[in-house]
Amino acid sequence: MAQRQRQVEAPEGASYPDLRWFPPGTHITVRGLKKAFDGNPVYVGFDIDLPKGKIVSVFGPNGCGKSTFINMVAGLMPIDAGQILFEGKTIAETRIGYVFQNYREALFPWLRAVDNIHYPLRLMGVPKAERDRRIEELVAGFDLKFDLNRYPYQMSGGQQQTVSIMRSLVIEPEVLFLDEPFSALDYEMTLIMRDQLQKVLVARGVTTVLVSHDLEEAVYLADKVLMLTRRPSRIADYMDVDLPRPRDPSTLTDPRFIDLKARTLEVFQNAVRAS
Ligand SMILES: Nc1ncnc2c1ncn2[C@@H]1O[C@H](COP(=O)(O)OP(=O)(O)OP(=O)(O)O)[C@@H](O)[C@H]1O
Repeated sequence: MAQRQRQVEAPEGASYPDLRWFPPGTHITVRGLKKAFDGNPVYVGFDIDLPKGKIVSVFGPNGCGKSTFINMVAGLMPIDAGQILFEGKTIAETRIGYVFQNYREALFPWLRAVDNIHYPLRLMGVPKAERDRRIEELVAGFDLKFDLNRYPYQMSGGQQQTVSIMRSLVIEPEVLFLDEPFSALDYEMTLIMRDQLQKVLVARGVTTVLVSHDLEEAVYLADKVLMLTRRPSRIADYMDVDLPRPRDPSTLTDPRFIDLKARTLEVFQNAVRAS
């Protein structure tokens, strides 16, 4: 059943907005978010709760502000007004990972894949034995069919993006942001990567915010799909995807999946027409 964002009520005695209190099961609380570029508003007081340990896909018309949204939540872009907290903590107190769309520029070309993955742990001062343990664990979670001793230029796009994802996960992020991570890959590779990503994220229970241009992908991966309107962006719908996991290629022909996709498409078309 499609579920609209509910109004959050602060407990008795709490001043609103009091984001030190957050609804049970919520990880990220966004209140009164405002952002404009050169006087053109993208967000004009946006509120949303993102659930803990779940995957939320962000979907909407071109230029509606999907990347702006995750960049602001990830702390990569300043906000004009509002508040974003992670179980009451600030972004600075939260361990996050970010996977960029453009994998070609994301990895250090002079480092082998394995050293790219070691890199953030080195920065954090994690001892070598612990770094090796974490990478081993990560490798076990991914079904790797390539050698991590290669340099990025020796790897396919899908392999490079897998390494980027591994590098973002090796720090054991509380929240992972992905901005159209598969859009530069061919369809076959996208299908493989989706399943890899789903497997690892579900096993690790990482709160994930994923921007996708692809409706099928948005629904396939998500526990919830956040549908945005045209600018200034509002919530067109915030839909639960209650399909069992793990999802696999047979999910794509499951009538419930097809129905959810159709409903999402309808919301999208209404959002586009309404503006
Ligand atoms: N740094 C910036 N300076 C000026 N305008 C910007 C900037 N970043 C984004 N915008 C504008 O804000 C709007 C939202 O951009 P954003 O990239 O967040 O949208 P999107 O939904 O991710 O787009 P797309 O579907 O094309 O990926 C667009 O009109 C864009 O041109």
